[in-house]
Amino acid sequence: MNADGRTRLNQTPEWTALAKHREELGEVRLRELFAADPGRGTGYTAQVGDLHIDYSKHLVTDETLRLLRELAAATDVFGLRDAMFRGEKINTTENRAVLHIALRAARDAVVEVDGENVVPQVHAVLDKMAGFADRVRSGEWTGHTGKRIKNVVNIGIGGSDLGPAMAYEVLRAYTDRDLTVRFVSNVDGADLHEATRDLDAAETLFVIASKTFTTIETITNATSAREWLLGELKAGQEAVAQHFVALSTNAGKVADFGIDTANMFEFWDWVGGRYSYDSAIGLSLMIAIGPDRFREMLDGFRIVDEHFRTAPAESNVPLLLGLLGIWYGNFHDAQSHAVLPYSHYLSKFTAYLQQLDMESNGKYVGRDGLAVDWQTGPVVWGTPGTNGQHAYYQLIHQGTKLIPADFIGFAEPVAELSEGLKAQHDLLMANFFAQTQALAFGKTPDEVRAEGVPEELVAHKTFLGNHPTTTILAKELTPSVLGQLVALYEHKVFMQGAVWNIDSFDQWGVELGKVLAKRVEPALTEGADVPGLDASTRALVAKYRELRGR
Ligand SMILES: O=P(O)(O)OC[C@H]1O[C@H](O)[C@H](O)[C@@H](O)[C@@H]1O
Repeated sequence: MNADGRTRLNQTPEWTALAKHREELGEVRLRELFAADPGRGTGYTAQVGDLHIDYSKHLVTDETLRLLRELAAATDVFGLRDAMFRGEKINTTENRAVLHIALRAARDAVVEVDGENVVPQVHAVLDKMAGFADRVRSGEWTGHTGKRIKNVVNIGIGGSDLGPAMAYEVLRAYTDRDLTVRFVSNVDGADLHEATRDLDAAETLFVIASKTFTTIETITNATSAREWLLGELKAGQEAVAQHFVALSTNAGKVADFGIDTANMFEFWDWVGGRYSYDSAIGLSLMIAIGPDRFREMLDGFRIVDEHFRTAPAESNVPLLLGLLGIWYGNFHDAQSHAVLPYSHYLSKFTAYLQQLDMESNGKYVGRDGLAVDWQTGPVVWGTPGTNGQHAYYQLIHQGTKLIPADFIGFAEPVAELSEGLKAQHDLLMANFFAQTQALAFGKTPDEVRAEGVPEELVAHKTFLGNHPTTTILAKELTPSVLGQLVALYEHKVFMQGAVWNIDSFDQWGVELGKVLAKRVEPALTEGADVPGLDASTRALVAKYRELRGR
């Protein structure tokens, strides 16, 4: 029994039925599933917004999907979803509502927290961001010396970096190419150094992004950026206002730093860091792509929000993708999940999803405070697929691990490519389709022999296949499609956390390292005797000091 009185997840009849079904299916072969059902290639598909989803290459039958949906019903996934949309405080360990869906709500929508409609605040900030972005883009907003802003440097980390940095890459073809936009996150001084070394400070705007405005990496980099700027401009504190803006929930800390709170763009404690790039945290992105494109992106998010909120279980795509992950993680012992985009512009997409998924669902304690007895979130990994093919796909094809993967691709290359480069798109996508085919169906020993391969190499050249993949295909990579993709994964992560009975919206696991770093620092700088250092760390600190000649 859970502490909240519910039956333990892995003792529910729905879980037991799935475990039994898994046993009965045994080593079900995709070749057999396709042979038995000629309609599978078109039948096991779904559509949400512009996203065509093919889940035919999964180790599932209609019965598997039915049983998985029963698990979702038994764990009341839709009940928790509705509580989220109603603004209830479902982030129980922090006693907060979870309302990233309000960030993209229509202007006339009503989403209440503690009886107050938050949508007008959301749109007030969006309008303020749009006004500011337009002034920077038009050259009306100038630096301290009167020069036009040509460079935007976003300083933030985690959710205050990964989202806007990812989306900037994704939407590069929609950006103002006369602006240089960079993202600094690492407290390694090399990051800020490389981002600023060729910039004219007089033309540079720093966007300091931090929900709490206490994150040590961000505040350290922001302080160094301020020193650099004032040094370069040979100016005093009065130069800060034209070159620094803040994105935060913490007005007090922003003012303490010396940024005019008139130049602060606000968001709220009901927005989690990893769910925040469609809030004020997206300001650098908005400056790069313009307010209209940013709003198109929000429209895309909203399409999938509405789908998740209203579609029945049978056709609810985030629910389906989440259930497939549960099928492999909990009933096939898969440890990881690969996300493999066939788009250069999505090069940072998987890194973004790592925080979204792993910081949300990397938990072993349930919402009821008890340790779970079942696997929770997977290791999420991957890079653009074409490059991966020449690196780690060997292990996916012929290794000993089951790695379910999402393949994301687009029918059209981006419009601004030359005709010659556009012609390469079919080759890119031929790889995309070929890989999921090879992963699913492999190559039998007889097929290998038929190619005249010598007997001693037949085993080596045999592909067992049966590697499950989801294909996500859209016409083109637009701001709206990006919003749709991100919302799809947000809600997938949500539904999995709901089934596993964990709080997907806190992140206590990152705290210990932060506290220890603060304690260790004086040992490095001053050789202070830090009590409680273990023998290994103490010896490493001594070695570090020796290497630094201290
Ligand atoms: O935006 P900030 O308050 O600076 O937080 C930045 C990041 O740091 C924290 O350590 C959390 O793990 C992340 O969830 C968060 O996105």
